[in-house]
Amino acid sequence: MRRIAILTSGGDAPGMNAAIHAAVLTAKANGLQVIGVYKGYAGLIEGRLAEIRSKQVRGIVNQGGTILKTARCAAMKTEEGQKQAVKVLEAFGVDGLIVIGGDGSFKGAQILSHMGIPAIGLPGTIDNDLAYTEFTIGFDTAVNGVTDEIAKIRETMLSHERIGVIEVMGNKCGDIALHAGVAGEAEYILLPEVEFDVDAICESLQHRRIKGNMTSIIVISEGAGKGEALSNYIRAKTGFDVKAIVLGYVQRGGTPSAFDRYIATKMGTRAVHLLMDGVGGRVVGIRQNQIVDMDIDEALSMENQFDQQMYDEHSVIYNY
Ligand SMILES: Nc1ncnc2c1ncn2[C@@H]1O[C@H](COP(=O)(O)OP(=O)(O)OP(=O)(O)O)[C@@H](O)[C@H]1O
Ligand SMILES: O=P(O)(O)OC[C@H]1O[C@](O)(CO)[C@@H](O)[C@@H]1O
Ligand SMILES: [Mg+2]
Repeated sequence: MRRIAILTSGGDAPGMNAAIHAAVLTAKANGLQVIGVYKGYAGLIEGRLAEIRSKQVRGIVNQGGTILKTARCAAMKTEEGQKQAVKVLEAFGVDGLIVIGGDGSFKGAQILSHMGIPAIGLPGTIDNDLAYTEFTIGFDTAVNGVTDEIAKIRETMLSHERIGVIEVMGNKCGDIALHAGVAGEAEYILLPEVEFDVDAICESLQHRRIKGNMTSIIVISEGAGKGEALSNYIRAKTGFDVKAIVLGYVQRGGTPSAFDRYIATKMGTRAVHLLMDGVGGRVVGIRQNQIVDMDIDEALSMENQFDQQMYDEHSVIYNY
């Protein structure tokens, strides 16, 4: 192993830079050359590769986003694009590749591994939708950000006696909604993992009003439906003043939490050690507070679990 490459792919996630920082400096400390691939698989296919120098990664641990840029790249899903990606890696003499991204990015890494490129996946996504790891890099920061936004929105909703419907990200995974909803004392949390009855929620809102609770916060995960549509339905059914808020990209940007920086650093270091040991086709994660690595095929075949117990306990407390 002489030369490794690193890319970030899919939605950016706070902490990606900390993973890049750790991987680059660990590789350099062990005498490896490091190539940065700019703009994910799109940049890989187009040959946007350049050596990363240590000074480029100093001071980036506290920065959100990714210094390597990122992309969603349709060409990587085609055989032609995948062959071109391998060609570029071979032309640049890359002996191992670190892919920092989410479930989609990992599928690209899996294919490259099967095509003979030793690839290691690091879970960089705010969605927390990878089953093999308890936490993905960026999730903690996103949850903290959403929790803060819920508190701000509650203040104005309370002042106006309104119902706030807050739509959050997560793709098909409700983890951001569940964690931030619980932390932010949202009265209702709607997730793609659990069916819900909107009419029952309207009744429950009416009941809360009778008891004097004029304001409620509903957190809805994007995978469970659109905040605007839900808001319109509740307004029409109850006559209450309901406002929809789509939090959007504020959830992806921002200073990474210390937790995200810490796990990203440990994961970035593990990725380099795996490649130095001649190991590819694996993903790195965290389970029971330990950094673990696992076969990429096995990891991607696992079904994502969600915290049903927490959801049930929350719905009992708030009675919906
Ligand atoms: N089946 C696949 N085969 C090859 N490459 C894929 C596949 N699925 C996704 N990719 C590549 O990975 C990129 C990122 O995937 P995706 O858009 O799903 O984001 P992600 O990595 O899951 O991150 P996030 O969900 O946090 O935005 C895709 O644009 C594509 O280039
Ligand atoms: O608009 P974009 O950049 O494609 O990203 C949207 C998607 O990416 C994610 O934010 C994850 O990065 C999902 O939660 C969301 O569905
Ligand atoms: Mg994804």
